[in-house]
Amino acid sequence: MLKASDIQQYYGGSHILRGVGFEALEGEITVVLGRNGVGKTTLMKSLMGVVPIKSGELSLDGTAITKDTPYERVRRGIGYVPQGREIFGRLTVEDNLLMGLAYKPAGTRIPPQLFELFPVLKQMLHRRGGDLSGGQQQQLAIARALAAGPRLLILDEPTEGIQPSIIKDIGRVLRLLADEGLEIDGKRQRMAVILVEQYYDFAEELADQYLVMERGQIIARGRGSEMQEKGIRQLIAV
Ligand SMILES: Nc1ncnc2c1ncn2[C@@H]1O[C@H](COP(=O)(O)OP(=O)(O)OP(=O)(O)O)[C@@H](O)[C@H]1O
Repeated sequence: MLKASDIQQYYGGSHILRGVGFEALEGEITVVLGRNGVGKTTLMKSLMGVVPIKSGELSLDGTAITKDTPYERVRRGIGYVPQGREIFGRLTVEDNLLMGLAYKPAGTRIPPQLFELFPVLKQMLHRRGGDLSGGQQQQLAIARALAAGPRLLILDEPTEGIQPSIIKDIGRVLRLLADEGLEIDGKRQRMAVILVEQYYDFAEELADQYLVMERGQIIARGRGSEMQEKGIRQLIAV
């Protein structure tokens, strides 16, 4: 699905990503772990094109997207849930969701399954985004990214500051998206999910594949089922 090869990224003179390469597959959750400041968010912004990469290659289903703008990447089927959610606090829940459909033809409907996955959004449809709790806002940010029916969903620390019951709900939704996909106009396609996560237990539970970053590089990788025996919890412990 998404392939990144030898990604190099700088902020001014600081070399932030140093030759990052990996592949995220359809039907799988790829978890990106690492301590604060190792470059996880920068990598996600680079995948989205929010910060253009200095060198390296990115492709989606074999098509190069390295030079695409963020908008073009969304059109190609990448959904992005940024760190800190970034919902529109003064817009209603419904308008936030419609923002996720901005590039679709006028009249495109919000996929009804989103309200099954996140029932609270239906109850709060006409409330302002800013009136929602942090956990509800996170669900809104995920639903907004899903509204256009992406094939790849990127989430940057969705559990940050969220209560445990909502974390569980989000975990269930991510598993379902990878295993079955979201139904849009009667069709489904399993998704690739890339999840940046500091909450180790949540990461281990969901990971099909894991990547551990340190100082802008991937220093460990493997199958999610092997995280325990490989001592990944200890590797990322502060
Ligand atoms: N806009 C920026 N300009 C300059 N340096 C930056 C910028 N954003 C991040 N950095 C630096 O780049 C490095 C990587 O930051 P990044 O946010 O990607 O790490 P992270 O692993 O996502 O950390 P966290 O878990 O705290 O979000 C850090 O040293 C950070 O201080």
